[in-house]
Amino acid sequence: MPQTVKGVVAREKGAPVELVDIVVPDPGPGEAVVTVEACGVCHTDLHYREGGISDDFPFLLGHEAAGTVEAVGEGVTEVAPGDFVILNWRAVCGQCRACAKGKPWYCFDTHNADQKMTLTDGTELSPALGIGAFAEKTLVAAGQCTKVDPDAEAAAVGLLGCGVMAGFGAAVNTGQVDRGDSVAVIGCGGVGDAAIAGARIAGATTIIAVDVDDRKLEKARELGATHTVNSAQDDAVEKIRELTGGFGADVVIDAVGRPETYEQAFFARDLAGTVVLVGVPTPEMKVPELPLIEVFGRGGALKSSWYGDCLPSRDFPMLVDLYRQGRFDLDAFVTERIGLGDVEAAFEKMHGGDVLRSVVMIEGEQ
Ligand SMILES: NC(=O)c1ccc[n+]([C@@H]2O[C@H](COP(=O)([O-])OP(=O)(O)OC[C@H]3O[C@@H](n4cnc5c(N)ncnc54)[C@H](O)[C@@H]3O)[C@@H](O)[C@H]2O)c1
Ligand SMILES: [Zn+2]
Ligand SMILES: [Zn+2]
Repeated sequence: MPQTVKGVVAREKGAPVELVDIVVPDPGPGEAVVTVEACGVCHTDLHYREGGISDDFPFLLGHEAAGTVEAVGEGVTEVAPGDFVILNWRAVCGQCRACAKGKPWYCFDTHNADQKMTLTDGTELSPALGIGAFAEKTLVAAGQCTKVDPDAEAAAVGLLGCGVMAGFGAAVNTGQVDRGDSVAVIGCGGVGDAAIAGARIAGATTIIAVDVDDRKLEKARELGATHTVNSAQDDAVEKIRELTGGFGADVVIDAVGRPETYEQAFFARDLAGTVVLVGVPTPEMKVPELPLIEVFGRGGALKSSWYGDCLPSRDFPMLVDLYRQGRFDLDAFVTERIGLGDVEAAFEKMHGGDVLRSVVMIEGEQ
């Protein structure tokens, strides 16, 4: 029987989100219905509501979530009812050119649930990033669920489903930060701070946090930054060079995604160093005019990182273990716990830089 539950919907571009009744179908073949326990509020949800990602309104928002599998459809082997899971953006196919090359995070044939969740009048909903978890229950492809330790705190580990994984993976998977490396991270929001934590866990000894907001720099220290630079006051490139013996950092991560931060990252890296772009630029932004001789002369690598080059089945349980062992302070990312009715207020706080993450705790009649 399809179930009617509460969900947070963006009906039209720029309009405040609404908490409404939505209809969640029974899981079909390859699908799972998940009872959501916690879901972080990410910048991308705000992008959706502003029409910056697609025009497929109405959207069911929310995509950094953990919960319990309630029911699975025919042929599902990945998870079973009762499993505690973290949701990821897309199930990979395992067969395409990228999957065959051992890089499934670039899979060409990812999928989400085939059936649609709807409003009570039958209007189909577009779930944010294929998830839609600001809701008491959601329908996903079973391959989007990764089973993890059920004792882990849902509010914290749900964050692994997007921003924290993206930042951690940008440092560890894409940037390949190594023991003794120097690392600079430009932009210390949820993504940048996770990159800082990743760099620390990978053994970097100099970790420079760069931001324009002192509150963010303070928080970055808690997560492992050894030095901070306020780039509204000081020249970030000069400071990073100064702090790395005049050379620049082995790995520089741009977690803002603007031409000026990319340029800083480019010039702040050491010879043979790596630049990782993880902040998402807008379509009209251009690469700054970087002298080609510098690209050649500095060697190294200019990379971008999508979802932290993660493989959820490998990375989510590993990160939950690090969290449970007290080696990765995921709780530090949770600024506040809120209800399903508070998402709009959380967007405002995010905009003002007041929170790292607000996390919606879902209590419904479960
Ligand atoms: N690549 C991916 O897979 C992926 C996944 C999730 C998010 N993202 C992107 O990562 C970026 C960061 O996301 P977030 O959730 O951490 O955002 P956020 O808003 O929480 O943090 C951004 C931080 O950058 C700082 N900042 C802004 N302009 C700056 C500048 N010129 N120089 C230095 N610091 C500056 C802000 O003060 C803030 O602390 C966004 O572009 C987001 O879309 C990418
Ligand atoms: Zn594939
Ligand atoms: Zn996100």
